[in-house]
Amino acid sequence: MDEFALIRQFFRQRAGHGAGVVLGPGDDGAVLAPSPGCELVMSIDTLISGRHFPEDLPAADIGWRSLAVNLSDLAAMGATPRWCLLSLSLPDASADWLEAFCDGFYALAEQAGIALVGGDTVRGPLMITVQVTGEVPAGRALLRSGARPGDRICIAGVPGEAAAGLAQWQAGVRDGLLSARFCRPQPQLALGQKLRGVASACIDISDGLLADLGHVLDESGVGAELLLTQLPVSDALSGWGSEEAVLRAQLAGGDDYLLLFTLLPGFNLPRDAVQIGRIRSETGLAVLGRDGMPLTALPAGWDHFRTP
Ligand SMILES: Nc1ncnc2c1ncn2[C@@H]1O[C@H](COP(=O)(O)OP(=O)(O)OP(=O)(O)O)[C@@H](O)[C@H]1O
Ligand SMILES: Cc1ncc(C[n+]2csc(CCOP(=O)(O)O)c2C)c(N)n1
Ligand SMILES: [Mg+2]
Repeated sequence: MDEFALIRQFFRQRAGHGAGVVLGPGDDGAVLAPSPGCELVMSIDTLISGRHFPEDLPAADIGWRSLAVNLSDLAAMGATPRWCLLSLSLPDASADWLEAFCDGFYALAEQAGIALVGGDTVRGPLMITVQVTGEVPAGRALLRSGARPGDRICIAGVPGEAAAGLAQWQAGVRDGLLSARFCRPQPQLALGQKLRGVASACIDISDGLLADLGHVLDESGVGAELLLTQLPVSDALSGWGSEEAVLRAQLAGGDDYLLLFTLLPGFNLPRDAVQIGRIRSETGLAVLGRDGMPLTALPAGWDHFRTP
């Protein structure tokens, strides 16, 4: 299949429809009509085979994941997904691989109501970049910088399950809840939109709970106290590894794509959310163990350029 047949078959016929799409794939650029009274939220993420997902991950999961991690950034901003661009670097033009990739990608795109409006396709090592655009009512985006002393720190979901799922995958266990958490992250879009005007700050967990909470604290100029006893855990996660491995996955595993947010005073916790700590004015992050004493060594999150 040549480059233009590939684009026609997989990306022109199936893409491009949706609200505000004046012109989709096929020209030098897409033409889009933003909704009146809204601001645009844009984000981009690259996924590299072997670095962001195992080389033997099925193409349908790669398609889902590439969009999911991007939608999660829109969720963290409280945005409604609208349009996306897809840049694909492929080692070869396998119709079977592309069919499966598109199944995963378009399944989530339909679920989230986002239209693919353009992209780029080149030959090279397997690498996928997705750029997403969403909308928020003007001035209502959720930021990392709004956390204030006394705010409750909350999460809805079990951090660590995705990292445990990846470890299981790499050990050859490829079914079950943990593996699904890694292969098919569910961006918390509805929660993000519900948090507008309710959360003082929000971020999605990609690098690890502590690392991403650290970004909120830095941007807000505050500190925090986390209570280990309040951290959500599931039977699947606690049955997966030693207590130490589970704790490391919960605090620093990454790949969770769960929203971590701080609640404004006076608001109830959203359904399914739990409080795991509190913002304080004293800078730094204290993680209190079962005995109420701060842990002395905290695991670091994902860093592409950390030197060992
Ligand atoms: N090359 C770059 N040029 C401009 N801005 C960048 C660049 N790389 C990162 N940034 C910005 O730095 C901030 C943090 O980027 P990062 O990729 O760590 O995002 P994240 O949401 O924390 O994590 P994830 O990529 O997993 O979603 C974002 O606002 C991003 O737009
Ligand atoms: C094969 C494989 N090995 C390790 C990991 C873990 N990992 C890679 S990048 C990243 C942070 C988010 O990426 P970014 O900051 O680029 O958005 C994490 C937690 C993985 N997902 N797949
Ligand atoms: Mg993010």
